[in-house]
Parts: sequence; structure tokens; C-alpha cells
Amino acid sequence: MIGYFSAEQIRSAEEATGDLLERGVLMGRAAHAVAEVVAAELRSRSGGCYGRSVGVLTGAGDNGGDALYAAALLRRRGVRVEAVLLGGDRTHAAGLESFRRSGGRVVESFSAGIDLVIDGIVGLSGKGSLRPAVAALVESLTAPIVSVDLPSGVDADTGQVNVPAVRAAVTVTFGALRIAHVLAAPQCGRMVLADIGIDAHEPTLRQLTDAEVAHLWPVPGPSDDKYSQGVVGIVAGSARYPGAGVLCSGAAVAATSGMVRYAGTAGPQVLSQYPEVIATEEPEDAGKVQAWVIGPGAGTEDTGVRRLRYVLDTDVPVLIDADGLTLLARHRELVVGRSAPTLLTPHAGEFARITGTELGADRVEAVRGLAAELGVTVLLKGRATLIASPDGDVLVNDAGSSWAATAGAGDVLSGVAGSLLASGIPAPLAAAAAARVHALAAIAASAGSVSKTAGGAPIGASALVRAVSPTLRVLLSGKTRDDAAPAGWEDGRR
Ligand SMILES: NC(=O)C1=CN([C@@H]2O[C@H](COP(=O)(O)OP(=O)(O)OC[C@H]3O[C@@H](n4cnc5c(N)ncnc54)[C@H](O)[C@@H]3O)[C@@H](O)[C@H]2O)[C@@H](O)CC1
Ligand SMILES: [K+]
Repeated sequence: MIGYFSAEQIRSAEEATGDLLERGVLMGRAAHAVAEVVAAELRSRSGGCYGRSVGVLTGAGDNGGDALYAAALLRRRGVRVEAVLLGGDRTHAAGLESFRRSGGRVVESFSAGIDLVIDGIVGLSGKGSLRPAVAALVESLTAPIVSVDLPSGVDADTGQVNVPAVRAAVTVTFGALRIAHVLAAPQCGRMVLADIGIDAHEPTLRQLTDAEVAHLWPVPGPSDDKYSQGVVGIVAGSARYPGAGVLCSGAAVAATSGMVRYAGTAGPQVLSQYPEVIATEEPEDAGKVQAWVIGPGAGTEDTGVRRLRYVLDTDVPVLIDADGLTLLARHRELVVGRSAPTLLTPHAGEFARITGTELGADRVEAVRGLAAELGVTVLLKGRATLIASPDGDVLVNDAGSSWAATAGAGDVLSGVAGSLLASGIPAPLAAAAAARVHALAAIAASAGSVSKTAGGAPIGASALVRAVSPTLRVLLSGKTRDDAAPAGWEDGRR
């Protein structure tokens, strides 16, 4: 499990160190970590440290203090350092003194040809857009940037990326990851987490590791058969959108060894691609299932409402997506008080349709609010997908790429998550594990190989379905012994 913490949680953890914080020990450690990362970047980008030049941008707080102390340490390695003090006379005094003593120069603007910039404008206390003068300077930067704690202009708690904000090549943070490091991951570049001797507990957001996903993924045991592993029913696709039924069913077939039933008018198209699926026209005729997926391409007319009412009246988990969410927005009462879990998987537009208001900057609060209000699990899609349980717990998955931003990719996610629900995995974990595998499959499909992690080409959702199995093969290859289970996750299974 990877934890992400709010600014307040980080401050409390820092305060809990008492003496260390007051004596500036933590800042010294932070500066040391920044200097190490900058030195390594200089070596890899320009072949060494000595004689290279680094520009430092400082604001009015301790973030600038970290940057100035780091620059003083770099000066001792023969790096030329110059600083633009954007915080004026509120610049961190002791940091500035150390910087000056080391031979650092304070300048109005950077010399031509600097090799790298240290961004110490704002960190945890940054709020709102960067001041206009600062913004203009940030926009003019061309050298690679190492951000201290957070890329300036990115909100620590919501991950909101103001315009402009620093786009870092590397971000060095301290003690524990901040929420913005996952919600605004593309802005942060490579993350380095330095141990400065603080302990933060009970993160606001948690992300499953690949090992945890592998551990909870269902694989058939010696006494399993097609029924015992969970049967998922898919109500998706229509005469107008048969493809949604095909993609959703195909993803469900690939995700687990359990059985897939299909209910809708796209049965012939589904069967032509996946003959292992059992198809009927109506969910009432489908036979017993352990979970339902309803909505992708299913249409929003009266038959849709009737089918939605039918599946929500059952006592098995139900995943509602796409057209199902549009119908739900008009009949929210249908999910309230269900005995079995309900999982909603909206994108931002569908989320706004259900809540009646546009998603604001604070996606975590929004998704948590809807989950609590309806008593359901909500998976809000995005580059960083958020999954909120009714009890307020929030999981996150950073997709690591945006290749899955393509038509039909949501249908694939529903199919994968639905088959996990049918296998008995609790809704939040099923949603998070599905999001993780979906993201890994998108990268693999785009790269053309599961072993390649970089490069790639645009993909369609069919390629994404085909990549599910190879992705799982790699993911599950580490799942050999029960004692390889990460602590704390055994209890996650029902
Ligand atoms: N507290 C500690 O023990 C430690 C703190 N550390 C550093 O201290 C940082 C937090 O320092 P501070 O709380 O002093 O605050 P910051 O340095 O994040 O911000 C300083 C000031 O910048 C101004 N500001 C806010 N938003 C702005 C904007 N949009 N544009 C321009 N200026 C803006 C405000 O006046 C704010 O108080 C962390 O991010 C980290 O880098 C590290 O040294 C580790 C230890
Ligand atoms: K910063």
C-alpha cells in the first residue's frame, strides 16, 4: 500500500518531532536530499557537477529555505549557484546566509545557459495561482527543474494544477508522499521520497501496489469450477451500440476464470467474438449470477429503467456505468438501502449528472461525499482514478499514462471490475484492482508488449481487452506463495 497525506497530516508529523523541527534538523536533512538529487541529475544530464550552473527560485517560506541550503551544499561540490529571491525580504534568512557564505550569488534573473533550476517557490503552504511576476518567470524557464516538495503552483491537497505551474523533471519530497503527488503525478515528474525522520500515519489516500493487486486477484483452486469462481451478468450494448456489450463481456471473460452471462440485444455480436459467454435478451432470463454490470451502451429508454430496477432489486453486487448512470441520475432512490454493495463508475460528466453540480477542484471530497450520500462505492475515472467507500475510505490509482483515454475503454473497466465483484472481492478493492490492471493493460497494449514500459502508440479498446490477459500473466507471476501476501490485505477478502 502506498499512502498519500494531506498538508495538515504532514505538518502534524513534522511537529511531532518537536526539537528536531525547531533546531532546523529536518530542514537540513531535506536540503541534503535535494542537493543529492540535483547532483545526480547534473551528472546524468551534463556529465558532472563541477563547473555546472544551477539557478534557484525561492519564495517567502521554508520551501525556499530548503532550496537555499541545498544550493549551499552544491556550491561545495563546485556547482555555480545563483538565486532569484521572489519572496523579497521574507526570504528564509538563515538559508540565505548559508547560501551567501558558500559563494552563491543573488541575481535579478538567471544567466544564460544554466543547466538546471531548483524550484523552492512554494511547497506545502502554496495556495491558489502563482503571483503574476512569479508566473511570468516560471513560464520562461527552459532548463530542467527539480522541485522541492511540490511543483510550485500545484495544490498540495487537491492536486489542482494552476496555470501556470512548474512542470518538474524530478520532485523531491520528505517523509511521506502528499496527495498532489498522485493526483498531479504528470506535473511532478520522477518522484524521490527522502527519509527525514518523520512518521505519518493513516494516509488520506491509499494506492494498491501491484503485489497487493496480484494477491487479491482470483485464480482457480483445485476444487473450483465455473460456478464457484463467480458468475458475472453483463447488461450492456444495444442495437445502436452493440460494441459496448462486446467490449464489456470480453473484458469480463479475460479478467477471471468465472463464467460470463450476457443480457441484451447484442448477444449475436458478443457470441461471435466470445463463444464462452451465455447470452439471453433479458436479465430476468439470464440465470443465477453473483454480480451484475449494467449500463455500457445499454440505452436510456424505458426498458433500460426496467432492467436497472430489476438488477438493483437483487441481493448481489451491482456495478452501474455509462447509460446506467444517466438513468440513475433520474432515479437515485434505486440504489439507496440495497443489502448488497453497489459500485458506480462515472467519468467527470456522469458524476456531475448524478450530483447536479460540476466537479470542483477537490475531487477527493466530491467522490467521498457522493459515496457517503448514496451509501455506495464510487469510482471516479481520470488519469488518477479515485475510489471512495461509503465509510469515507478513499483509494487511488495513478494510471501512469493516458493511453486508455479512448472510446470503449470504460466498457472494458466495467467488465474487469464486474468479474472481480462476482468473485466476492469487496467493491472498493475490486474497483481499485480493476483500475490498476486496466491502466497496466493500456500501457502494455500501447507499447505492444507487457515488458516495455515506455514509448507506445494510440490504441483502441479492443487492443485493451486483448492486453488484459498478458498483463495478468505478468502480474500474477509473482503470486506463488501465500506468505508473499502483503501485510494487512488478507482481511480484504470476504
Ligand atoms: N516544517 C518542517 O519541518 C519542514 C518543512 N519543510 C519545507 O517547508 C515547506 C513549507 O514551508 P512554509 O510553510 O514556510 O510554506 P511555503 O514555503 O510552502 O510557502 C511560503 C509562503 O509562500 C506564500 N505563497 C503562498 N501561495 C503562494 C502563491 N500561490 N504564489 C506565491 N507565493 C505564495 C505564502 O506567503 C506562504 O506562506 C515544505 O513544503 C518543505 O519544503 C522541509 O524543510 C522539511 C521540514
Ligand atoms: K516547490
